[in-house]
Amino acid sequence: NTSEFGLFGLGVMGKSLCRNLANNGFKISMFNRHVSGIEEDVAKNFKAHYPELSQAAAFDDIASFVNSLQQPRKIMLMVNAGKTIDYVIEDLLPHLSENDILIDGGNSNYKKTKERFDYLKTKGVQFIGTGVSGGEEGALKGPSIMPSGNPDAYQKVAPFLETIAAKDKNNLPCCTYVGPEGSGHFIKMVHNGVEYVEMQLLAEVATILKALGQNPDEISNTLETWKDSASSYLLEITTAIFKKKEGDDWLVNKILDKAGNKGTGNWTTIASAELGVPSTLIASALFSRYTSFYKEERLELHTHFEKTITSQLQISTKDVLEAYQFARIINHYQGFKLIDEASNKMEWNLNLSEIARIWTNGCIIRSTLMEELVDIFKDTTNILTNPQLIALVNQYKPATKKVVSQCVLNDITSPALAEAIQFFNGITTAYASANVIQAQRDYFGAHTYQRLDDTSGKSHHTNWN
Ligand SMILES: O=C(O)[C@H](O)[C@@H](O)[C@H](O)[C@H](O)COP(=O)(O)O
Repeated sequence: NTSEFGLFGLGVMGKSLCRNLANNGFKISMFNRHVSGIEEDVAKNFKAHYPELSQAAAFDDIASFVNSLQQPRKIMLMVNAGKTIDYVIEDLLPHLSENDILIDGGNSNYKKTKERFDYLKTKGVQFIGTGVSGGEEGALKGPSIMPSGNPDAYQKVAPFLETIAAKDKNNLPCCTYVGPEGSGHFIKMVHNGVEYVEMQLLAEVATILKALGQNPDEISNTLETWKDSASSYLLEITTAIFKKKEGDDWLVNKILDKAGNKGTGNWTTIASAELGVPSTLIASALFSRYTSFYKEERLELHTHFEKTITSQLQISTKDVLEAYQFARIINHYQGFKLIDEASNKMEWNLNLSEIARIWTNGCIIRSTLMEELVDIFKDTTNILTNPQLIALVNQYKPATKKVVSQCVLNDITSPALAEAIQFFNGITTAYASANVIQAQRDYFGAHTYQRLDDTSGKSHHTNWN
């Protein structure tokens, strides 16, 4: 047993992580199940395909895979989230020893991670649930890694995870011990929620630029000019996407407008509702994907309800940039608010600045805004109290209102941009309309209300009839 680290599951991410580990000089063992006619000799063929894997050991038998590892064994599971993890854990358990460490690097639900952590503890096995972000390329060249669980167990796997992780601007690993239980998977889930919104905002921006008469090349050129003030990985790939041609036509024009999802945006919205946190942009982005799925119904309803022919949108591309920037700040405000609230409610004591730091490189939502948030979170947990961002939000707000109202007037769908200004108006309103809700609840259900002129906080009830 000479291997230092084991990688279980050679899908897209698993393969990239193996090559990354090997490129960093680690002696690894790789395992992929054997399914006749479907998955045969996957590990062996993969090993043969890449020179950097010449020292790696390849297995499709669990016992020999486990026995090839130095103890305490460190095994990273890169299999589909869900029941598969539990089956794999049950397959591995008979071969594991006290203090061996299993790392779940998939997009698992944070509640399940806590259950597995507690279950494996009864078996003397350490469980680390970790978010891994960056896709196929990120996993190969350096992902952002978000591990949680037992801090001592983390110390044993840190040399591997921190070495293969992306590096921030100070050359520190974009990998840190996030906190207890499923906190690593929780922040990865929220990362994906923020990702959904960033993607939705860019899709809405492209729709507006199209309504301004720009073809995909011109949209790409416009986005290209934004990289100085709004640089991000998603802006970069969207700029490239609008350039991509297939024959004379642009590929993006050939893609069916039905957005898929694998569940993390859904979980983030559920967690927000459960924790009482208004992640309205994440919910909006998720529901925009769901709405897109009603393609047939949209085609039919489109025939019943004509759209206003966009004549002259009274906005400039600079207005669109400012509205995009405004909404991005609100998106990050909501994402980190959810993490902060979860940390308080579940006593995880999460470090928002450190989380922003490991998201400055390797992950899908890496951006210059994220780099600024690293310092901003050193002083506050609420980015809308930061003078620099307050100034930017006030600067961008007029253009945002103009863009959103012009979209409404011209029947251009921009739910995330609209939700950004609606939420902002709500969270910055000192005296909101919720007093009416309280009166209605007390009227029909005697649910009581508190009074502005009674600072005791006592509940009051009125016989409204
Ligand atoms: O951080 C990442 O590397 C990505 O977020 C990754 O986790 C995956 O691509 C998403 O899960 C896609 O999510 P949807 O399929 O829900 O869009």
